[in-house]
Amino acid sequence: MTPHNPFRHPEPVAGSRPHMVRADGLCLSYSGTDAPVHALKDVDLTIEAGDFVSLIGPSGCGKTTLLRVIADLEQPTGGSITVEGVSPHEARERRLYGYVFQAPALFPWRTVLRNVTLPLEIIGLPKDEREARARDNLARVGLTGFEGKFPFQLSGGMRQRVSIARALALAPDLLLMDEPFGALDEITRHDLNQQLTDLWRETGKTCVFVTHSISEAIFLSTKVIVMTPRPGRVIDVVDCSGLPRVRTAALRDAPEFRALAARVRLGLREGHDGH
Ligand SMILES: Nc1ncnc2c1ncn2[C@@H]1O[C@H](COP(=O)(O)OP(=O)(O)OP(=O)(O)O)[C@@H](O)[C@H]1O
Repeated sequence: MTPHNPFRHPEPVAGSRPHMVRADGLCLSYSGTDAPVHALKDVDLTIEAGDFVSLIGPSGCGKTTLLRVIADLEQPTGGSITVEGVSPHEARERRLYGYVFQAPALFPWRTVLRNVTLPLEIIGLPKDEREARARDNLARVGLTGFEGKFPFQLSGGMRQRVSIARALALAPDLLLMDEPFGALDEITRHDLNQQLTDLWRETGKTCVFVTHSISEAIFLSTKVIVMTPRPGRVIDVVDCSGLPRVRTAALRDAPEFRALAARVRLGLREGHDGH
Protein backbone atom coordinates (compact mmCIF):
# COMPACT_ATOMS: atom_id res chain seq x y z
CA MET A 1 0.00 0.00 0.00
CA THR A 2 1.45 3.35 -0.90
CA PRO A 3 0.93 6.13 1.58
CA HIS A 4 -1.66 8.50 0.19
CA ASN A 5 -3.35 11.65 1.22
CA PRO A 6 -7.08 11.11 1.12
CA PHE A 7 -7.49 14.12 3.38
CA ARG A 8 -6.64 16.54 0.63
CA HIS A 9 -10.23 17.64 0.20
CA PRO A 10 -11.39 20.69 -1.71
CA GLU A 11 -11.88 23.90 0.20
CA PRO A 12 -15.29 24.24 1.87
CA VAL A 13 -17.93 25.90 -0.32
CA ALA A 14 -18.25 29.64 0.40
CA GLY A 15 -20.72 30.22 3.21
CA SER A 16 -20.59 26.62 4.47
CA ARG A 17 -19.25 25.67 7.89
CA PRO A 18 -15.46 25.47 8.12
CA HIS A 19 -13.80 22.11 8.61
CA MET A 20 -13.78 21.16 12.27
CA VAL A 21 -10.05 20.42 12.04
CA ARG A 22 -7.80 20.95 9.09
CA ALA A 23 -4.08 20.23 9.06
CA ASP A 24 -1.73 20.71 6.12
CA GLY A 25 1.82 19.44 6.14
CA LEU A 26 1.82 19.45 9.94
CA CYS A 27 5.22 18.67 11.50
CA LEU A 28 6.34 18.65 15.10
CA SER A 29 9.83 17.95 16.37
CA TYR A 30 10.61 17.96 20.08
CA SER A 31 14.05 19.23 20.98
CA GLY A 32 15.62 16.16 22.61
CA THR A 33 18.74 16.12 24.78
CA ASP A 34 20.92 14.70 21.95
CA ALA A 35 18.92 15.08 18.75
CA PRO A 36 15.44 16.36 17.92
CA VAL A 37 12.59 13.85 18.17
CA HIS A 38 10.49 14.01 15.02
CA ALA A 39 7.02 13.16 16.32
CA LEU A 40 4.85 14.26 13.36
CA LYS A 41 5.82 14.62 9.73
CA ASP A 42 3.72 16.11 6.92
CA VAL A 43 0.38 15.22 8.42
CA ASP A 44 -2.57 16.30 6.26
CA LEU A 45 -6.00 15.75 7.67
CA THR A 46 -9.51 17.06 7.52
CA ILE A 47 -12.15 16.35 10.13
CA GLU A 48 -15.68 17.47 9.37
CA ALA A 49 -18.27 18.57 11.93
CA GLY A 50 -20.09 15.51 13.26
CA ASP A 51 -17.28 13.07 12.40
CA PHE A 52 -16.04 10.54 14.91
CA VAL A 53 -12.38 10.10 14.03
CA SER A 54 -10.04 7.63 15.68
CA LEU A 55 -6.26 7.89 15.54
CA ILE A 56 -4.56 4.53 15.67
CA GLY A 57 -0.88 3.64 15.33
CA PRO A 58 2.02 2.07 17.18
CA SER A 59 3.17 3.38 20.52
CA GLY A 60 5.15 6.60 20.16
CA CYS A 61 3.89 7.43 16.65
CA GLY A 62 2.57 10.82 17.68
CA LYS A 63 -1.15 10.29 18.33
CA THR A 64 -1.14 12.20 21.64
CA THR A 65 1.08 14.84 20.08
CA LEU A 66 -1.44 15.37 17.29
CA LEU A 67 -4.30 15.64 19.78
CA ARG A 68 -2.28 18.10 21.85
CA VAL A 69 -1.55 20.23 18.79
CA ILE A 70 -5.29 20.42 18.04
CA ALA A 71 -5.79 21.45 21.68
CA ASP A 72 -3.03 24.12 21.54
CA LEU A 73 -1.05 22.24 24.18
CA GLU A 74 1.89 21.76 21.75
CA GLN A 75 3.09 24.09 19.02
CA PRO A 76 3.77 22.61 15.56
CA THR A 77 7.22 23.21 14.08
CA GLY A 78 5.90 23.20 10.50
CA GLY A 79 2.75 23.26 8.43
CA SER A 80 -0.58 24.71 9.46
CA ILE A 81 -3.66 23.74 11.43
CA THR A 82 -7.07 25.27 12.08
CA VAL A 83 -9.87 24.28 14.45
CA GLU A 84 -13.30 25.45 13.31
CA GLY A 85 -11.53 27.81 10.95
CA VAL A 86 -9.41 29.55 13.62
CA SER A 87 -6.02 28.85 15.19
CA PRO A 88 -5.86 26.23 17.97
CA HIS A 89 -4.98 29.09 20.34
CA GLU A 90 -8.15 30.97 19.49
CA ALA A 91 -10.19 27.74 19.62
CA ARG A 92 -8.83 27.15 23.13
CA GLU A 93 -9.67 30.70 24.20
CA ARG A 94 -13.18 30.27 22.81
CA ARG A 95 -13.42 26.94 24.67
CA LEU A 96 -14.42 25.12 21.49
CA TYR A 97 -13.17 21.75 22.72
CA GLY A 98 -13.27 19.47 25.75
CA TYR A 99 -10.31 17.19 26.51
CA VAL A 100 -10.41 13.78 28.17
CA PHE A 101 -7.00 12.57 29.34
CA GLN A 102 -5.66 9.01 29.45
CA ALA A 103 -5.94 9.03 33.26
CA PRO A 104 -9.12 10.60 34.66
CA ALA A 105 -7.34 13.50 36.46
CA LEU A 106 -10.18 14.19 38.91
CA PHE A 107 -9.74 16.19 42.11
CA PRO A 108 -9.92 13.63 44.94
CA TRP A 109 -11.29 16.10 47.48
CA ARG A 110 -14.21 17.13 45.28
CA THR A 111 -17.39 15.12 44.83
CA VAL A 112 -18.39 13.85 41.39
CA LEU A 113 -20.77 16.79 41.00
CA ARG A 114 -18.16 19.33 42.04
CA ASN A 115 -15.58 17.83 39.68
CA VAL A 116 -18.02 18.32 36.82
CA THR A 117 -19.06 21.84 37.87
CA LEU A 118 -15.42 23.00 38.11
CA PRO A 119 -15.10 24.41 34.54
CA LEU A 120 -18.42 26.18 35.08
CA GLU A 121 -17.19 27.70 38.35
CA ILE A 122 -14.13 28.97 36.49
CA ILE A 123 -16.31 30.84 33.98
CA GLY A 124 -18.43 32.19 36.86
CA LEU A 125 -21.75 30.49 36.18
CA PRO A 126 -24.22 30.76 39.09
CA LYS A 127 -24.37 27.72 41.37
CA ASP A 128 -27.89 26.56 40.44
CA GLU A 129 -27.17 26.73 36.75
CA ARG A 130 -23.83 24.95 36.96
CA GLU A 131 -25.28 22.17 39.09
CA ALA A 132 -28.20 21.70 36.71
CA ARG A 133 -25.82 21.49 33.74
CA ALA A 134 -23.52 19.09 35.57
CA ARG A 135 -26.45 16.83 36.48
CA ASP A 136 -27.53 16.77 32.82
CA ASN A 137 -24.07 15.73 31.70
CA LEU A 138 -23.77 13.13 34.45
CA ALA A 139 -27.10 11.70 33.27
CA ARG A 140 -25.70 11.55 29.72
CA VAL A 141 -22.89 9.28 30.90
CA GLY A 142 -25.18 7.16 33.09
CA LEU A 143 -24.00 8.51 36.47
CA THR A 144 -27.23 9.86 37.94
CA GLY A 145 -27.21 8.97 41.64
CA PHE A 146 -23.42 9.25 42.00
CA GLU A 147 -23.22 13.05 42.29
CA GLY A 148 -22.25 12.97 45.99
CA LYS A 149 -19.57 10.27 45.72
CA PHE A 150 -15.85 10.98 45.75
CA PRO A 151 -13.53 9.67 42.99
CA PHE A 152 -12.03 6.98 45.27
CA GLN A 153 -15.52 5.48 45.64
CA LEU A 154 -15.85 4.89 41.89
CA SER A 155 -14.52 2.23 39.49
CA GLY A 156 -12.00 3.21 36.79
CA GLY A 157 -14.73 3.19 34.14
CA MET A 158 -16.96 5.44 36.24
CA ARG A 159 -14.10 7.87 36.79
CA GLN A 160 -13.57 8.13 33.05
CA ARG A 161 -17.29 8.79 32.61
CA VAL A 162 -16.98 11.65 35.13
CA SER A 163 -14.08 13.00 33.02
CA ILE A 164 -16.25 12.84 29.91
CA ALA A 165 -19.09 14.63 31.72
CA ARG A 166 -16.62 17.31 32.80
CA ALA A 167 -15.29 17.67 29.24
CA LEU A 168 -18.89 18.22 28.09
CA ALA A 169 -19.49 20.90 30.75
CA LEU A 170 -18.84 23.90 28.53
CA ALA A 171 -20.86 22.37 25.67
CA PRO A 172 -17.88 22.21 23.29
CA ASP A 173 -18.37 21.33 19.62
CA LEU A 174 -15.30 19.12 19.69
CA LEU A 175 -14.40 16.36 22.12
CA LEU A 176 -10.74 15.27 22.18
CA MET A 177 -10.15 11.95 23.92
CA ASP A 178 -6.74 10.40 24.55
CA GLU A 179 -7.19 6.67 24.98
CA PRO A 180 -9.75 7.12 27.75
CA PHE A 181 -10.60 3.43 28.07
CA GLY A 182 -7.11 1.96 27.65
CA ALA A 183 -6.77 0.88 31.27
CA LEU A 184 -10.16 -0.86 31.52
CA ASP A 185 -11.14 -4.51 31.18
CA GLU A 186 -12.71 -5.55 27.89
CA ILE A 187 -16.33 -5.88 29.07
CA THR A 188 -16.28 -2.45 30.73
CA ARG A 189 -14.61 -1.04 27.66
CA HIS A 190 -17.31 -2.44 25.37
CA ASP A 191 -20.00 -0.96 27.65
CA LEU A 192 -18.33 2.44 27.57
CA ASN A 193 -17.88 2.22 23.79
CA GLN A 194 -21.64 1.70 23.56
CA GLN A 195 -22.35 4.69 25.80
CA LEU A 196 -19.91 6.87 23.91
CA THR A 197 -21.31 6.04 20.47
CA ASP A 198 -24.84 6.72 21.76
CA LEU A 199 -23.69 10.02 23.24
CA TRP A 200 -21.96 10.98 19.98
CA ARG A 201 -25.06 10.20 17.93
CA GLU A 202 -27.42 11.99 20.31
CA THR A 203 -25.31 15.13 20.78
CA GLY A 204 -23.88 15.51 17.26
CA LYS A 205 -20.44 16.36 18.70
CA THR A 206 -17.29 15.94 16.67
CA CYS A 207 -14.96 13.46 18.37
CA VAL A 208 -11.25 12.77 17.93
CA PHE A 209 -10.30 9.63 19.80
CA VAL A 210 -6.89 8.03 20.33
CA THR A 211 -6.80 4.25 20.73
CA HIS A 212 -4.64 1.17 20.28
CA SER A 213 -7.65 -1.07 19.74
CA ILE A 214 -8.65 -1.78 16.15
CA SER A 215 -12.13 -2.98 17.10
CA GLU A 216 -12.76 0.00 19.39
CA ALA A 217 -11.69 2.36 16.58
CA ILE A 218 -14.02 0.78 14.03
CA PHE A 219 -16.93 0.39 16.41
CA LEU A 220 -16.88 4.10 17.29
CA SER A 221 -15.72 5.85 14.17
CA THR A 222 -16.86 7.31 10.91
CA LYS A 223 -13.16 7.42 9.93
CA VAL A 224 -10.07 5.68 11.26
CA ILE A 225 -6.76 7.39 10.66
CA VAL A 226 -3.91 4.90 10.57
CA MET A 227 -0.51 6.33 11.46
CA THR A 228 3.02 5.01 10.84
CA PRO A 229 5.69 4.58 13.51
CA ARG A 230 7.56 7.75 14.41
CA PRO A 231 7.66 10.19 12.75
CA GLY A 232 3.90 9.82 12.58
CA ARG A 233 2.44 10.14 9.10
CA VAL A 234 -1.02 9.19 7.88
CA ILE A 235 -0.72 5.92 5.97
CA ASP A 236 -4.42 5.18 5.47
CA VAL A 237 -7.85 6.58 6.20
CA VAL A 238 -10.46 3.90 6.63
CA ASP A 239 -13.99 5.11 5.98
CA CYS A 240 -16.40 3.42 8.41
CA SER A 241 -19.39 5.58 7.54
CA GLY A 242 -20.91 2.68 5.60
CA LEU A 243 -21.58 0.89 8.89
CA PRO A 244 -24.99 1.58 10.45
CA ARG A 245 -25.05 4.88 12.33
CA VAL A 246 -26.62 3.15 15.31
CA ARG A 247 -23.84 0.84 16.50
CA THR A 248 -24.69 -2.17 18.64
CA ALA A 249 -22.65 -5.05 20.07
CA ALA A 250 -23.69 -7.45 17.27
CA LEU A 251 -21.89 -5.24 14.76
CA ARG A 252 -18.52 -6.47 16.00
CA ASP A 253 -19.26 -9.90 14.45
CA ALA A 254 -20.51 -8.58 11.12
CA PRO A 255 -18.44 -9.37 7.97
CA GLU A 256 -18.23 -5.68 6.98
CA PHE A 257 -16.83 -4.86 10.44
CA ARG A 258 -14.20 -7.58 10.07
CA ALA A 259 -13.28 -6.38 6.59
CA LEU A 260 -12.63 -2.88 7.94
CA ALA A 261 -10.60 -4.34 10.82
CA ALA A 262 -8.50 -6.30 8.33
CA ARG A 263 -7.80 -3.13 6.40
CA VAL A 264 -6.72 -1.20 9.50
CA ARG A 265 -4.50 -4.14 10.50
CA LEU A 266 -2.93 -4.15 7.04
CA GLY A 267 -2.21 -0.43 7.27
CA LEU A 268 -0.58 -0.86 10.67
CA ARG A 269 1.53 -3.75 9.38
CA GLU A 270 2.58 -1.90 6.21
CA GLY A 271 3.53 1.13 8.28
CA HIS A 272 5.56 -1.08 10.56
CA ASP A 273 7.29 -3.11 7.81
CA GLY A 274 7.94 -0.11 5.60
CA HIS A 275 9.75 1.67 8.36
N1 LIG B 1 7.62 16.60 25.65
C1 LIG B 1 8.31 15.75 24.89
N2 LIG B 1 9.65 15.90 24.69
C2 LIG B 1 10.36 15.07 23.92
N3 LIG B 1 9.84 14.01 23.26
C3 LIG B 1 8.52 13.80 23.41
C4 LIG B 1 7.68 14.65 24.22
N4 LIG B 1 6.42 14.18 24.18
C5 LIG B 1 6.43 13.10 23.37
N5 LIG B 1 7.70 12.87 22.91
C6 LIG B 1 8.11 11.82 21.98
O1 LIG B 1 7.38 12.02 20.77
C7 LIG B 1 6.98 10.76 20.24
C8 LIG B 1 5.47 10.76 20.07
O2 LIG B 1 4.87 10.72 21.36
P1 LIG B 1 3.30 10.59 21.56
O3 LIG B 1 3.05 10.55 23.02
O4 LIG B 1 2.62 11.62 20.76
O5 LIG B 1 3.02 9.15 20.91
P2 LIG B 1 1.72 8.23 21.01
O6 LIG B 1 1.49 7.69 19.64
O7 LIG B 1 0.60 8.97 21.63
O8 LIG B 1 2.23 7.07 21.98
P3 LIG B 1 1.40 6.05 22.93
O9 LIG B 1 0.55 5.24 22.01
O10 LIG B 1 2.47 5.23 23.57
O11 LIG B 1 0.62 6.88 23.91
C9 LIG B 1 7.49 9.69 21.19
O12 LIG B 1 8.70 9.20 20.68
C10 LIG B 1 7.72 10.44 22.48
O13 LIG B 1 8.74 9.86 23.23
